[in-house]
Amino acid sequence: MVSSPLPLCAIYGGTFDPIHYGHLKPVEALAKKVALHQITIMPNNVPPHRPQPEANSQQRKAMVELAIADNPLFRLDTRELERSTPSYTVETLEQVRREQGSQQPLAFIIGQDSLLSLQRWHRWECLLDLCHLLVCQRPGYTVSMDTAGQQRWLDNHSTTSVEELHAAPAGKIYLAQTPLYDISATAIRQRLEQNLPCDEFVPAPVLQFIHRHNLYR
Ligand SMILES: Nc1ncnc2c1ncn2[C@@H]1O[C@H](COP(=O)(O)OP(=O)(O)OP(=O)(O)O)[C@@H](O)[C@H]1O
Ligand SMILES: O=C(O)c1ccc[n+]([C@@H]2O[C@H](COP(=O)([O-])O)[C@@H](O)[C@H]2O)c1
Repeated sequence: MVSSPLPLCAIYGGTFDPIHYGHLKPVEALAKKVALHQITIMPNNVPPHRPQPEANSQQRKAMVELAIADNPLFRLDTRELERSTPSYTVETLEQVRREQGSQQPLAFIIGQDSLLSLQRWHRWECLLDLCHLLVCQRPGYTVSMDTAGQQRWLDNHSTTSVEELHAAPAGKIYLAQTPLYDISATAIRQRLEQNLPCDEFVPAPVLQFIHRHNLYR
């Protein structure tokens, strides 16, 4: 049992075009593993390193709301959707820190694919001053970094201790053993375009929304 005066909360950023079980299931397992108090899902508006999403921001927000409606572990934060500038994570975390103060233990959740490209993020060196990184496994992505320098950075900041995540406000990287879901939003969009079923990949209310709004056709 982990007890700390301030609970460990996490932000889960993404494009969520659309949100799927590959987003939800691994982080539910992660929350149990590291005793997360709450996960804040934060859809971006202008993803920094990829084309604009197909669904607009209101539609992606609505799909997240439907996906998390029955699960109090999750809440939605729309601050990035309300910004028209690129959704740089470091700027979002700086804003959150201004609100929450410097002592609140705070984590940002990413998949393994995002960890591998993290050193191309805007002001990536500042991220661990602001948060811990919790990394979920993702099929097809290795757990080793591309270069020796990147691997050193990862090794220097890695922890396997849940207590350390709760004891410090930021600064650690935790590679979590989470269940593997071989799902991507890209594959789901392609399946929908081809009229293939997606029931096993997307929560039913989200799928109903997609069909009702004729998305990804
Ligand atoms: N199947 C999955 N397993 C683990 N992590 C995932 C999975 N799908 C997405 N993620 C993580 O969720 C976050 C948001 O991802 P994103 O919204 O871009 O989904 P995606 O399925 O990768 O989308 P796309 O196929 O459009 O690139 C990222 O950190 C990503 O690594
Ligand atoms: O800050 C950056 O430069 C940056 C670059 C790439 C991705 N991100 C964030 O990482 C999260 C996952 O991104 P994506 O593209 O996989 O949906 C999402 O919150 C993005 O805004 C952030």
